[in-house]
Amino acid sequence: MTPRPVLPLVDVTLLASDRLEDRLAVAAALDQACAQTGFLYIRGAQLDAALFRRLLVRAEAYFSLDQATKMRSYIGGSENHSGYVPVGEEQFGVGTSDLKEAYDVNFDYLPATGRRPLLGPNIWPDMPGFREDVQAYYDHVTGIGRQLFRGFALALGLAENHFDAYLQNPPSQLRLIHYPFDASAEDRPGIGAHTDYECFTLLFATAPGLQIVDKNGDWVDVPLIEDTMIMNIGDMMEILSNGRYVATRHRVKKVPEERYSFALFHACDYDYVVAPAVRGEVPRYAPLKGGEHLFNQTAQTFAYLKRKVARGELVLADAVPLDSFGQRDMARA
Ligand SMILES: O=C(O)CCC(=O)C(=O)O
Ligand SMILES: [Fe+2]
Repeated sequence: MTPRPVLPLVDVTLLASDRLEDRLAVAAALDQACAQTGFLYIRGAQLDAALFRRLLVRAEAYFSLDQATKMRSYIGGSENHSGYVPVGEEQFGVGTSDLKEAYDVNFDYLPATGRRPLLGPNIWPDMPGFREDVQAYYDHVTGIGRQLFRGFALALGLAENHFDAYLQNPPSQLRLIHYPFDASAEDRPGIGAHTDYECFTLLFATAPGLQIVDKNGDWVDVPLIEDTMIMNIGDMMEILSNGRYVATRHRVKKVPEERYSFALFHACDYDYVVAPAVRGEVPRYAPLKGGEHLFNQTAQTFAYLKRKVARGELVLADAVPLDSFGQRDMARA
């Protein structure tokens, strides 16, 4: 029997070490794993399991509300693309919508100046405790993200603080996703095949279901490992690394049991221009404006934004097709 493909596992505890050589060792492990698969598990003393548990309780309570109540926080009514995403709102591919609902939380940007399409105040449901626990999780995981950005800087041969200046108000998004189980539902994907748009994603899920495309173009299951998060490379890190790390295509099929997943997509500041950062290499990617890329790709998959584009209320600048990154000639499903 062929052994099940297992993704690399990197312990990131020592990213918080005072000793540079410890941090360099984690960076080297991160580099190897990202160059190899673009998908890996991370574990570390930084991960606070209590925050995961609290988030799950809040998500379960929220998604069990009736539809009309959930729709009071509809994402289409927000200023910064935050709020409730009903089943069918998001579509990857023509004519297919995902069998999932979500609550999207963005960077909660309150100042009146400096707003951008994804940078503004969050909307929150009227549910005591939800905002506090979700924000605590967001702060916790974006904090781990900051350490990882430093790890990536070392891995790419840059100054360790290279990304710090571009992480002032990044529109990093946390998605609470609920995949309902419905045995009688048609066999449609929980989430269609895609790459993530940002630098990297940290994901925590309650059940298996995630699949990735391997180097041969085959879909393989990503099993869950206790006390780890799943991490993957997104479009922007593919560019930054000049293709050394590739944004791996992934999907969730129709789920065999109810499933929750929490994905935190780590971006740099909206106006940060993402370009290959590795010194001494000929750039293989054109630069793009990070926030604009994020918004453009979002506007190609969310129904409320597609309607705005169709009505001419929204004009996208320099949008690239959704499948511009990741393995180019592999199976699409
Ligand atoms: O639910 C999952 O495991 C994956 C979610 C995902 O890929 C996404 O939200 O981009
Ligand atoms: Fe994804």
